[in-house]
This record gives sequence, structure tokens and C-alpha cells, in this order.
Amino acid sequence: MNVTKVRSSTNTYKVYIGEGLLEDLKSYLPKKYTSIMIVTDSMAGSYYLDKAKKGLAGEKVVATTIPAGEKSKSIQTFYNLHTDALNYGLDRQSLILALGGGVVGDLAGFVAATYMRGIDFIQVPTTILAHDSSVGGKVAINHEQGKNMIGSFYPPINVVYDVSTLFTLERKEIRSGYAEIAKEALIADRIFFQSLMEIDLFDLSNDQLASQIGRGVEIKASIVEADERESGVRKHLNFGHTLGHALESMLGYGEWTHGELVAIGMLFALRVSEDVFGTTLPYTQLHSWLRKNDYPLNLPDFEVQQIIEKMKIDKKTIGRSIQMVLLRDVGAPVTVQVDDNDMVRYLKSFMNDLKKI
Ligand SMILES: NC(=O)c1ccc[n+]([C@@H]2O[C@H](COP(=O)([O-])OP(=O)(O)OC[C@H]3O[C@@H](n4cnc5c(N)ncnc54)[C@H](O)[C@@H]3O)[C@@H](O)[C@H]2O)c1
Ligand SMILES: O=C(O)C(=O)C[C@@H](O)[C@H](O)[C@H](O)COP(=O)(O)O
Ligand SMILES: [Zn+2]
Repeated sequence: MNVTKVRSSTNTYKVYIGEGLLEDLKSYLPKKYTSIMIVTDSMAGSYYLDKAKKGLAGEKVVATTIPAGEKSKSIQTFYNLHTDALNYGLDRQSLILALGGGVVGDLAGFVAATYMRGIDFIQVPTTILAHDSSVGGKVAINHEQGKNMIGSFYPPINVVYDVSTLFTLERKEIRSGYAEIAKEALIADRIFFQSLMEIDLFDLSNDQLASQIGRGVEIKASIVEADERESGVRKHLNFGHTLGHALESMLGYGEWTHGELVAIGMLFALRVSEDVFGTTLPYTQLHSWLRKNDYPLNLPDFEVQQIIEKMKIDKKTIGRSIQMVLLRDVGAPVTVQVDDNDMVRYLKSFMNDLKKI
């Protein structure tokens, strides 16, 4: 088992990564709770809820299941979970346990952050992408107008990542998770990035998967420890997200996965970086790898001005000015303000390039 410690302003928590951890889930709880409410979704729950309950044998456990998918990161589901917590009689000594991917983790974490002004929660991620979402304490729900617009920084008390859950993931979810791993590599580790570009996502060994997730978690943990509240370097974890989040919201949440759109956002950010810094970056290499692994790159036609308006609804925006995370080089990210006129030009040229290949 691999254990990474993450220091936050309110607590230090551990990220346990290993196989079969669900079977002994209880041993990762730091104390006795009056009750535990497991929040899961219809897909993750169908595979792993019974296992998680068994791993908590002897505890007072209740469970609530939300519909699978990004649309559940909504104010309505958030409210329903508060109602469930009240109906189940959760008190300030209760625990919320998020069993699922980033949707469950972000949503249940935000419920924990707000229920009775905050109760403990534990992340039990079951997707590859959730190596990113379960670490760092960003919890949120979406607003119709923008991603993660309603939320908080609220660290978990621990993260228990049973990687044996990952073998039931659908292909598009493997792709989605690996887009965030590629992001971590691009902003922090050139050698890691090159090694990723050699893998076939649908022919991964257990060891490859565990070590690549482990490296992703290391990178994420070191950045969030340095800048928990995103006043500086944490913005780099948003590489690819300025466009990615805009597209997610324009496409209506859930038709495309988060990672698929972050992947397109990263290609765009590489193109803009090349222009801004007059350099050559691995755009073509990333593009070929995305194609080889069947990432969808066929965006519908959007008005460039509409995309720009959406990009402005971003937490990095200052005034009305778009801030993008760019790369001076692989492993050398920097946040840069991009002028609207330049953005029109960049987007038009990028959308044309995407159509050509
Ligand atoms: N808080 C953060 O720092 C952070 C970081 C990255 C992404 N996010 C958020 O995470 C969300 C995306 O997370 P996600 O990609 O995990 O999506 P998700 O939670 O919707 O999971 C993807 C799909 O996989 C299913 N699933 C989950 N575990 C499974 C398993 N083991 N086997 C089979 N199917 C399984 C789910 O039911 C769902 O249908 C987005 O909302 C994104 O904004 C947050
Ligand atoms: O942890 C972070 O910081 C990130 O930016 C990680 C991103 O992968 C993630 O999608 C995050 O939820 C985006 O945050 P937001 O503040 O742009 O909503
Ligand atoms: Zn992300």
C-alpha cells in the first residue's frame, strides 16, 4: 500500500492507495462515529456498496444513492442529500462517506461541508479521475451557468483509494481519468509525460495503473499543500480547464466527460502557449496520443464569442479578463491574461485545426 500525507490548514489527512482496501474500510476511520452516511451513485453503488458496508461491519451505516452522472452535481441533489442526512438523524459526530467518482466526491464533500456547518467526510474514490478530485479539498456543485460555481475548500479526513475498483470502469472513464494524469505530467514532470505518451490506455497492467495514479496523487498533493486556497501555484492544476469547463457547461454537463473536455482544453492551451512564448510544445504528440486512445475531438460548431463569454465565467477570471494556465515548457506552467481579441484568433484557428484532422 502507498500512503501520501497531505497537510491542509485544518488537518493532515492520508491518501491510502492499494488493492482490496474496501474490505477493511473501518480501519481507515480515525475515530468512532455515531453514524455513517454512505453517498454513492447508481453505477458505483451497484458494484461496491455492499463491499463498503461489509468493510464497515459493526458501525451504524446508512446509504443513499444518487443517479450516476454529472447532472447530479446540482443544487437539487445537494438539497435532497441534506434531507436524507436529516431524516437519518445525522449529528455533528456523524461521518459522510463518498463512495464513487468525482461527482459523488465533490457533491458529498459539499454536503459534509455545509450540514450543520460541517461534519467529517471521507473520500473513497472509485474512478481514475478521482485520484485528482479526492485530494485537495475542492468540493462543489455546478450552476447552470458554470462549473463548480457553488462550493468550498473542505478537506476530507482521509482518502481510501481501492484501485481494484478501477477495473469495472468503462473506456470513456479510463480516458477521462488519464486526461487529468496527463495534465499533472504536463505541468510538473516531463519524464512522466513522455512515459504516458507511450502507453495504450486499454492495455494497462495493474502495476502501471497504480504507479501512474500514485505519481498523479504525489503531484497533486504537493501543489495543494503549497497553495490550498489557490492564490498562486494551485491555478496550474487548472491547465486545460479554462476551455474545458466552458465546453462542459455549453454541452449541458455529462454528454462528454470532464476529462475528455479537459483534454481538448489542454491541446488549446498548448497552442496558445506556443504562440505566447514563441516555442514548440508537444501539441502533435498529445494530439496523436488522444486520437490513438479514441478521445473524441469532434466538437460541435460553437460561436467563438459564446465560448469566450463562458470562459469568462471561470474562477480564475479577474474583472472580465480571462486568465489561462499556459506552459513555457513541459513542467513550467504560468498563469497568463489573454486579451479577448487574441482569444478570438486563437479559438478560430484551433477549432479549424481540430476539424482538419
Ligand atoms: N474536486 C476536484 O479537485 C476535482 C478534480 C477533478 C475533477 N473534479 C470533478 O470530478 C467530476 C468527474 O469525476 P469522474 O470522472 O469520476 O465522474 P463520475 O463521478 O461521474 O464517474 C464517472 C462514471 O463512472 C461511474 N463509476 C464510478 N466508479 C465506477 C467503477 N469503479 N466502475 C464502473 N463505473 C464507475 C459513475 O457512476 C459515472 O457514471 C467532475 O464533476 C469534475 O468537475 C473535481
Ligand atoms: O484541484 C484543483 O485545484 C484543480 O483545478 C483540479 C481540477 O482538475 C478540477 O477539475 C477542479 O475541480 C477545478 O476547479 P475549479 O476551481 O476550476 O472549479
Ligand atoms: Zn479537472
